[in-house]
Amino acid sequence: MSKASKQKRAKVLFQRKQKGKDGQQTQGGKIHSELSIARHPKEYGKPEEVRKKRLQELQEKQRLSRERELMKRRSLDSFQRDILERQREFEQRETEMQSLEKHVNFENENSRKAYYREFKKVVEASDVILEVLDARDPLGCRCPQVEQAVIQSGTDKKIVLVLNKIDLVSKEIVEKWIKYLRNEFPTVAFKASTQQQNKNLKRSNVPVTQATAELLGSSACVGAECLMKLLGNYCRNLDIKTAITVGVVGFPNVGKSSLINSLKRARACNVGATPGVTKCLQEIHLDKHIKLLDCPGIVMATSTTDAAMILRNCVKIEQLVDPLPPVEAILRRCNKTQIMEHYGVPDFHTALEFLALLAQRQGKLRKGGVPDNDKAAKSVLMDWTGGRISYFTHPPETHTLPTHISAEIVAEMGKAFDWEELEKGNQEVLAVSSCTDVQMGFYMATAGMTQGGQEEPPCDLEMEGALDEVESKDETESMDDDQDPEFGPMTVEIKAPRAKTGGSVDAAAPRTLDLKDIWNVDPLQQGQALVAAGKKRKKQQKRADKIATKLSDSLTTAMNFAFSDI
Ligand SMILES: Nc1nc2c(ncn2[C@@H]2O[C@H](COP(=O)(O)OP(=O)(O)OP(=O)(O)O)[C@@H](O)[C@H]2O)c(=O)[nH]1
Repeated sequence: MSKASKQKRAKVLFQRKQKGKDGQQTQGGKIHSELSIARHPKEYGKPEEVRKKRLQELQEKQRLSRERELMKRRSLDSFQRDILERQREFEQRETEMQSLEKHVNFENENSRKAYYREFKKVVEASDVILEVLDARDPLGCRCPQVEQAVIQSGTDKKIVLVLNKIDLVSKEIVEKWIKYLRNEFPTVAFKASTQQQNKNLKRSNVPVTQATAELLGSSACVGAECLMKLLGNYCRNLDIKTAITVGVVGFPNVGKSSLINSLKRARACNVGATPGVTKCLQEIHLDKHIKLLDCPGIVMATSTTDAAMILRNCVKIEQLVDPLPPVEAILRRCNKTQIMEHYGVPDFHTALEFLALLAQRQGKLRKGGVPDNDKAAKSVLMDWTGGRISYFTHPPETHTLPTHISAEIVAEMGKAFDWEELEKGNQEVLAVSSCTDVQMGFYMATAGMTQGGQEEPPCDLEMEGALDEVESKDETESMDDDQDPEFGPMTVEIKAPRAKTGGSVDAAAPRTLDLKDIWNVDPLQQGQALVAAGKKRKKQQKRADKIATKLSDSLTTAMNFAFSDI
């Protein structure tokens, strides 16, 4: 080996040695540093944070540059792809919504079955069944299946029809309906209390002949005396010593719970303007002789059209999939001029056109300013179910017994009741309801006269439907009257706007008198009126005080501000 190569080899060996030392040092250093990290994490936390931050910055930069690149490459094609993507997303959401609606229907079906089970329990447990009917459409909310179930369970059980909400129709119509319905079962005219408080619900004890219009148009219950007498007579006639059970059944929202509360004079059951408030059987002890059973509203009429069911307030408006058909049904029955005036819309030819105009007027618009017809339709339906569009049906001219009732059953059912007393009671109640109508002045068109005495054309279904003109003008757009044939002749009126009731939407709230008007009130009612007027004055005073405080506060702030500027 030459000297040069020896030197070279020694150099390489030396370098290797050095490297090995370095490696050991590094290794040792690493171990040491890892240990240090484990021992003092805070000491080494900072550089990690810096690294993390840098990494984030880098990622952000990359994202931005990617986006920039994408924007550069963006063309018509990508736009189109974008649109298609969004459309696909929209369709997916639509199908999800549809399945949700199906789910809602399924739930409805389930709750309907559950309600039916509750109803069966009520029928089994009751001696007397009060079938509550809405006076505006008694046949529409009558349930033959209910009556059949009661009849089949033995003639020991009696049915009494309660014509509730008589304050919402004229005396003549109530009279006609009572005359019609008593051919089948004893019928009681009733107006449930619509007060909101929990206790001391008003029940008019003042003889009807002495009651003022203010009292009669109030939220107090009328007809409870007559109903109580009827039940009392039933106990007496059958010589019942123990308590009787009275089941209260009927369509949703006809006022079953309100009736029970009125009899109990307390808010024993929940009441609401939407269907399905009562969900299960509820027992209320009226006194030691009478036990009442509240039952969820039952709808068994599967043959009725959706529109008819919606207009009878059996379906929750918020859950409606297609609110157009019931609105068409309303428009067919309404006076077009009244509708135009009430909603402040110009002339229209179809229900869709009306809804588009209404949506525009109410500012119910979708993206791009497209009128939201669905929302507008639902607002009209809320007016209907909330009683702002009032309606009533007319009883058939002649009476024929329904197939499920025979003359023997009618005779048997009526035996236990005192018909004369019932007749007298109904007459008293009707005297009240006639005054209510005069005070409300709503059914001018039915009577054919305005309040001012001017002749007005009758507002009947066949004569003045808002869409009648449409039908004659445009056959393709015409709406078939047979769509909801279950509604008999019906009169529809738009109510004049009035002060908020604060209670039920249906209720006719009395105007609170001013203190100076107390002298004009019947002496019997002066005490009550005085209390109400006092309350009203206090409220006004409070409001005035509030406004004054607000004004002085804002003035002080303004002045402070002005002075600080000087
Ligand atoms: N104007 C008026 N409104 C009434 C009368 N009776 C009940 N109402 C109103 O009608 C609506 C429904 O009353 P509810 O007592 O909840 O009816 P329901 O039959 O128990 O309803 P469900 O629990 O859904 O079956 C409420 O807004 C009541 O204030 C009445 O005689 N006149």
